[in-house]
Amino acid sequence: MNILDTIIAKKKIEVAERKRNKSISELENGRFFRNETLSFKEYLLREDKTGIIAEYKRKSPSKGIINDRTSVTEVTTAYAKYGASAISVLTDEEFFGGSLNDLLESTINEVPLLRKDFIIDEYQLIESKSYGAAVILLIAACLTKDEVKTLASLAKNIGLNVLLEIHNEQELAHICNDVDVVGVNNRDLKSFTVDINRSIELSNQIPAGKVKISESGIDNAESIKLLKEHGFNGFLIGERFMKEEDPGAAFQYFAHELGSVNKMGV
Ligand SMILES: O=P(O)(O)OC[C@@H](O)[C@@H](O)c1c[nH]c2ccccc12
Repeated sequence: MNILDTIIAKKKIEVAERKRNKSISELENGRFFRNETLSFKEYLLREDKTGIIAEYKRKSPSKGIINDRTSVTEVTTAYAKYGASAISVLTDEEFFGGSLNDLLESTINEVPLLRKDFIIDEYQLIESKSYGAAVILLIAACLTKDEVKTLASLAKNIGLNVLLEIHNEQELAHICNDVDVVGVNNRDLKSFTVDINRSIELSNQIPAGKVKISESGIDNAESIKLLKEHGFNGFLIGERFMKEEDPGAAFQYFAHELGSVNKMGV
């Protein structure tokens, strides 16, 4: 069993337990369930933002503990303040040290919130909306084409934006109408190898009309410049900021550097 199989096996048990603890109607009465959602696409394309989807991630199966000493509110507030186009919050507890409470605490920010988890069940969509997410992630590597279609359609019905993550050519077939944004994960979730060229290789094969983002292993402004040249509008970055003592300050510095690199190109 690879790590992705292990996570999914565990997730099935977790979702069954959550269903027992909180009913769908309780979730539908949640604070954010009927709120209007910010448009992920629109925020990614905004000129006054950096294009960065800044991630709050305490630990991961590939890196172990990255940073478990920060406040989610402080870090995400700095991300939003210094130009993040969106904020990604890991909510998986066991493997990434996150929680739905982290998502709730991030809702003070006026940017789309991505609930980063392993979604396998409709229940998790309702939960995401109820806890303030604007965007949910569907990972092609752990869902069939039909599952992506069904989950994406249900997500859109309750006003969520859909990000579909792919990693290879075969997974391009999972892209469907209800997917708003396609993300290429540069990290292989089964082996943990990271290669930014993954994004570049797949970029032309993603249907026109879908906003493209590149995910994982991005740690410098030059890579972002290169990815932009290949048509990417968003850049999902976690570890580069979280590994620093003050991830918010690291983001601020990075955004500043990105501004200089962009100007040099003109
Ligand atoms: O920390 P990095 O290398 O900058 O990567 C961030 C993000 O792309 C990564 O956390 C991620 C991408 N897809 C995922 C799916 C599940 C969990 C985590 C992820």
